[in-house]
Amino acid sequence: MTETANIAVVSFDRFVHGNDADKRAVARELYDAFSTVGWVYLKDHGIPQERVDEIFGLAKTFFSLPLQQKLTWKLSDAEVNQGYTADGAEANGGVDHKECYEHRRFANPSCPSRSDLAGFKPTMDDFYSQCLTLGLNVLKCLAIAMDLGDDFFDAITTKADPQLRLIHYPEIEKKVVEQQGHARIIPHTDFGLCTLLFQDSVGGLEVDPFHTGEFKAALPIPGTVLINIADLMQRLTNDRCRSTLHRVVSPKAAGDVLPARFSIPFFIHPDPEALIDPVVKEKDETKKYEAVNAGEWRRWNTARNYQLPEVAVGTGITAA
Ligand SMILES: O=C(O)CCC(=O)C(=O)O
Ligand SMILES: [Fe+2]
Repeated sequence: MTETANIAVVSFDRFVHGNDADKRAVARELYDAFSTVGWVYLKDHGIPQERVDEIFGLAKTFFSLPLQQKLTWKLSDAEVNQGYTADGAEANGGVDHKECYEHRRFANPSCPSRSDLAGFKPTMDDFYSQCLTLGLNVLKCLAIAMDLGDDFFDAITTKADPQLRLIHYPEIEKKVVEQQGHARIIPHTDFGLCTLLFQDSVGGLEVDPFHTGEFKAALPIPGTVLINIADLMQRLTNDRCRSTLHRVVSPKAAGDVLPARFSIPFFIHPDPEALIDPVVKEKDETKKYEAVNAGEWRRWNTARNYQLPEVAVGTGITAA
């Protein structure tokens, strides 16, 4: 039996409704989690469960459309990074068994129209803004906890265009997903600032906080959203906050077939022109990373994940 990861459950209520001291206390709890395991379960986060359930329902409806129709919304440009990705098309050193749809803030050229799927776009847009508000508040917590000035992240997120992703891991035989090099999603770190992650009740998400190969289960906890630090935040905080490996594998359930699983990550990225330069706070502290341009970083990592042509061009950035 896979051990359960030691991830704190933090209530966000005191941040949203509390006074300055309450806000500081929540910020501290988040920082403690982000600087150790790199993950936290947030409850009382302000996005109603009915809304989250509605988005899971929408994902189910979208992915049950015929493949040929879903391919009319195919994601094909790393710069736009929006639309549908079929099972097997996103891989980075292994084989994932999943299909995805990405939704963005400003432009969604590859999105089902009202006649394709009534209510899809407005509901996704609305959920997107709720996730953005929550995500920016989480960034504010980090700014507070690290004494960067409460508005530190505001300056680099004025045009932030995160990626709201719907993921469907189809029902699959365990022996397929348990082959060497295969997973529902292979071990990786996320590459933006941080990620909000809603998961259904199926399970299978595992994290490896110390990159020792000892993956531990991040079990679904109803009513919470998981938040994890991603590579750009690790760079920006000069390794104070930790971007940790995670994957989705077979949950230890009985039977030969894994049930379908759905999850909804929201990947937060800074403005494309932002320069992400490590913050040093101690007298003799040295920067562990070179400054990188956030837009180039995102394009390069996206192209690499999808093996799109942009990767051939390269940017000189090496992966964290
Ligand atoms: O499905 C999950 O629980 C994790 C998804 C994930 O890690 C990702 O899309 O980067
Ligand atoms: Fe991830």
